Amino acid sequence: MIFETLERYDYEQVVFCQDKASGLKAIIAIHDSTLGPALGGCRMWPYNSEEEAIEDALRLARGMTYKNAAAGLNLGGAKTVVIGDPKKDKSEAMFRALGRYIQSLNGRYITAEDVGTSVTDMDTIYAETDYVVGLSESYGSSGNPSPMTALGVYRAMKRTAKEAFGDDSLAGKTISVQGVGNVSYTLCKYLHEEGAKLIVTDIFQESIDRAVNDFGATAVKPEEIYSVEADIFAPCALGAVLNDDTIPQLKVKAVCGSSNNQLKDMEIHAAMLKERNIIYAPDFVVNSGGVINVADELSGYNQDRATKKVNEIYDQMDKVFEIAKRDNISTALAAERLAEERIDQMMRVRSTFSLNEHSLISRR
Ligand SMILES: NC(=O)C1=CN([C@@H]2O[C@H](COP(=O)(O)OP(=O)(O)OC[C@H]3O[C@@H](n4cnc5c(N)ncnc54)[C@H](O)[C@@H]3O)[C@@H](O)[C@H]2O)C=CC1
Ligand SMILES: O=C(O)CCC(=O)C(=O)O
Repeated sequence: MIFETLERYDYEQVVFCQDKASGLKAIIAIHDSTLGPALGGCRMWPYNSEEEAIEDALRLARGMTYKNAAAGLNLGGAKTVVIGDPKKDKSEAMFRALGRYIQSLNGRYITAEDVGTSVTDMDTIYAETDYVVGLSESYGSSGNPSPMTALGVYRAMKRTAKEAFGDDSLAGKTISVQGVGNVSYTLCKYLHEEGAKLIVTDIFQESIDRAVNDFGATAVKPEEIYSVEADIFAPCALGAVLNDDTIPQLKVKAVCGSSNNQLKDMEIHAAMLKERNIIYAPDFVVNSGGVINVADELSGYNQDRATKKVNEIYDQMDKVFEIAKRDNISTALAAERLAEERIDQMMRVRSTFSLNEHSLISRR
């Protein structure tokens, strides 16, 4: 069964890593390395079954191919999942063992943090491999990616506002924000500074209170966020929040937020939004600031250069809207097409023989 899936979606390699001493059980899925070494975070999660873990690794790895390609990075797509509870199963030995497996791939895969892992875990992995980014700032690295992800979401939102309202100013606009966590607290700060009005929700009262106190936000209950009247809805908490139940409730002109996999079913729910004339800013373009930032470490991290690239998410959004109009398709499909067209073009460029492949990893 597994080869059937790998063939259907064109996966290159799946590595199962097992280390009895440390309890490591991990899957590294490399989807596509046409553009360069495959980069994607390492997720740790208490999966209910091995099948669920494999499925998640494959789905997330493919998503990284699209995210990295659409972001203009010379990187392929991959992801690692570690089976276990990040609150109680982590150990130095486990991440060192994983680091050795990553090193054995000799640069085909570069890891980074993701849900359930931290900058500290990346530092531990670094003891065994060069192929890890998102280390502590003390290593001259980029540290926590969330502020850059927030900047990217803000830039994408401005471009989305231009599409929806003819002007990219967010001053006076009302933005409804689902989840006030690492990414969206900084996003709310940018929006507040520009003069936007905020309606927020979270499952933790302290997070809501912080946004109310710091940005004068209006708070609503979690289930109310879909039906509030606003200009733009920013999902910044969970996946699959754009679905049969929520889309009919929306009273907004556009959706633009940081969450991964916002559309429950990519084609069906992108089409539903289009039908309702709600502009959807594709999640993997919008939230690529984090990966753009960590990937910059591969050239020796430079914050100004990384910030410039994250600001360019505005221009990547330009291309998405252009392709959507050119091909009369949803913006979600247009973002995939943007990624596919770039991979295709680079494949042609690389058909020319070159004796010494330029190395992407120059920092060490
Ligand atoms: N941190 C990063 O650099 C990146 C994050 N993302 C995605 O952006 C989203 C947010 O990420 P972070 O801010 O890092 O996570 P976070 O965990 O710091 O923030 C999420 C917030 O959503 C709240 N929340 C959870 N369930 C909720 C619900 N049902 N209703 C309302 N609020 C709820 C949580 O209490 C939390 O405050 C995630 O989907 C993540 O995968 C994507 C790319 C990069
Ligand atoms: O942002 C990171 O730290 C890693 C990139 C990644 O895995 C993602 O964007 O989902």
